[in-house]
Amino acid sequence: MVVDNHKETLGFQAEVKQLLDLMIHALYSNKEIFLRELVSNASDAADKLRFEALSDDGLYEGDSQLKIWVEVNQDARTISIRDNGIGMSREEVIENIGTIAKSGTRQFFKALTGDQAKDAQLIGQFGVGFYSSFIIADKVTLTTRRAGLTAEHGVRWESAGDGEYTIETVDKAQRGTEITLHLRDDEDEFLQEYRIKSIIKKYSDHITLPIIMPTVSTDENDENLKVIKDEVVNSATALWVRNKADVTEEEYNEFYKHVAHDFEPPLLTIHNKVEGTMEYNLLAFIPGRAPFDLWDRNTRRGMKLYVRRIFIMDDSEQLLPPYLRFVRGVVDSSDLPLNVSREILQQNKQIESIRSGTVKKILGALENLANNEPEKYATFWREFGKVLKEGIVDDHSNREKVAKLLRFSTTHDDNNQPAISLEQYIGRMKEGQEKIYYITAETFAAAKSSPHLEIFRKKGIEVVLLSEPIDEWLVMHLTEFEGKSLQSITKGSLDLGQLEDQAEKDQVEKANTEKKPLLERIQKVLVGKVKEVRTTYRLTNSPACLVADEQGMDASLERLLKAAGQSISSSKPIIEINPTHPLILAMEREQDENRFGDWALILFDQALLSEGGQLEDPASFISRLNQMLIQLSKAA
Ligand SMILES: Nc1ncnc2c1ncn2[C@@H]1O[C@H](COP(=O)(O)OP(=O)(O)OP(=O)(O)O)[C@@H](O)[C@H]1O
Repeated sequence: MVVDNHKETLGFQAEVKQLLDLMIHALYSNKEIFLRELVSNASDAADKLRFEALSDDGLYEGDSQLKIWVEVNQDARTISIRDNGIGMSREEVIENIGTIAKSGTRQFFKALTGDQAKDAQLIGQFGVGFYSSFIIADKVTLTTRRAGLTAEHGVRWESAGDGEYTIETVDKAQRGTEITLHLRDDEDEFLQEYRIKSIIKKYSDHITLPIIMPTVSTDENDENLKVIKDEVVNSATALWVRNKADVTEEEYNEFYKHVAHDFEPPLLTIHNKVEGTMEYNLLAFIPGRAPFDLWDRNTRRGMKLYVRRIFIMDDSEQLLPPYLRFVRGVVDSSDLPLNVSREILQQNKQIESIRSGTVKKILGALENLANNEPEKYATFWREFGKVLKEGIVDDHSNREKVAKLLRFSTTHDDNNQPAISLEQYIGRMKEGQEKIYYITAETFAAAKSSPHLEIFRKKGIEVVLLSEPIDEWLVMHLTEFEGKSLQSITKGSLDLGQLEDQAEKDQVEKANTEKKPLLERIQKVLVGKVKEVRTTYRLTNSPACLVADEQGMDASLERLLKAAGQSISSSKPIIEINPTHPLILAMEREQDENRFGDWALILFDQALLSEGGQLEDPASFISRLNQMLIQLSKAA
């Protein structure tokens, strides 16, 4: 008997209240999903119990037949969803039901627009879970007991969804959770058993536990006698072991929504039965949208691991590398032992082979998608492209495969939406072109307008425009593709290989000799700022640009590392000048060395600005420039 039931009234976390209000309105047109959400939670609770029971059999309390029961009570106008899964302790109820402890909560609330249709989609993506009960219920009672605790440690939680809830300790003989929804006045449709059954069939048929509803029928011998029989409403077979041809798209979609906690159907479904040295079933999905916490490498919810249809664990890190963390689904192995633990998995040869097979299947499926459904692939790339790029850095053995999947912006169409593959780039290479040229910058605009591109544009040579932070790492690891090396156009002297025009080259040689005095004058002013001053033919419109030396680091990488707090010694750039530019010609004529000094400093600062760099002393740059403008206007 419970002596002190310790009943208390607590307030919802502010976000919960806000989410509840929004959800009830936004999801009203799709209210039947409450059942899917509650059944899904019950199934997860059973999975959790199975996992914990692997190391502590006693948690089953002699009852390892895990089930879900759904009951309708016409008189009381309630629906109850009951499971004999893991249950919750008092602390867990407070933590899980009264608060939102999800990563991405802040971004979610920021993303809300007030537009009902748009917000409904966002709410769905964020996950409504348990709270969806309040769409149709004006009071919800949750009674639960955690497996392993004694009967007097049951907990009853109750709320009208109005900002507060009560919680008290009660006796509960059966472990697990029961949720009772007290229906709102106009929700009688959910008191019809056939309606509830059809909702379960529609959304939860794939749940591997039996979902049971007590059904009233007449006794075979006495037609006046009513008997209540338990009926299993769902097919309760594991979808992933079924034959591909027998599974409908709706079934896949509903299963996906369950494993991924998503509202929208997946972008791509990958279903394979792998036979050979290792036997396993793989059912993987690529979501249609990036989750809010995609960037958080720690909150992964990727693949579930099953062994012979028994759930073993969630977020199995060993099954997928981090760069595929957006993939959701199930791997069911026939060979792993049932008592496999996270520790065992860490150095298990079999799991390594499953992992490499799974990665290959996913990359292969993405390649097919890219070839056969480019529009869908564009959506994939928009949502997950940045994460996939990590694969170039992380996954040496699949680098070539991942490289094929990359999409870039290039000077071919100057489009900010990356859509060009390296294969396409190579297919368009100019005769005699040996390298894949690229430029990295902090923003797309800076990359697109860089003076370094001038000669390439003039000659019609395509250049890949890279402007995401990960790109700096990408090009460090992806040094070649299909035998063509990748070459930064902001590093070293311009080397166009066979595309070079000998006459142009000779001109530069000549200019370097002819302009020697000018170069020396500039060098004198810029001493300490640049490593070298030389002429170039890579510029057509700009007077000067900065380049890193051959062994040096691209300026944009240097800035990125500094921003990340790394202490790296700055390498001095080389300034290259365009000997035919009117500004350079005017400088050459300048007799006043002070004024010449100002010209040279402005030239340097301009070149730095045009590649997205920051001036050390912007005020001096402006004052020099203004000085110059005043003189020019006086002269005019
Ligand atoms: N039947 C249940 N048995 C045990 N724990 C449960 C049950 N239902 C909910 N919970 C706990 O409450 C938490 C919150 O549930 P809720 O449905 O709000 O979100 P979720 O399932 O974590 O995610 P989502 O919102 O994406 O469905 C769950 O993570 C789980 O820990």
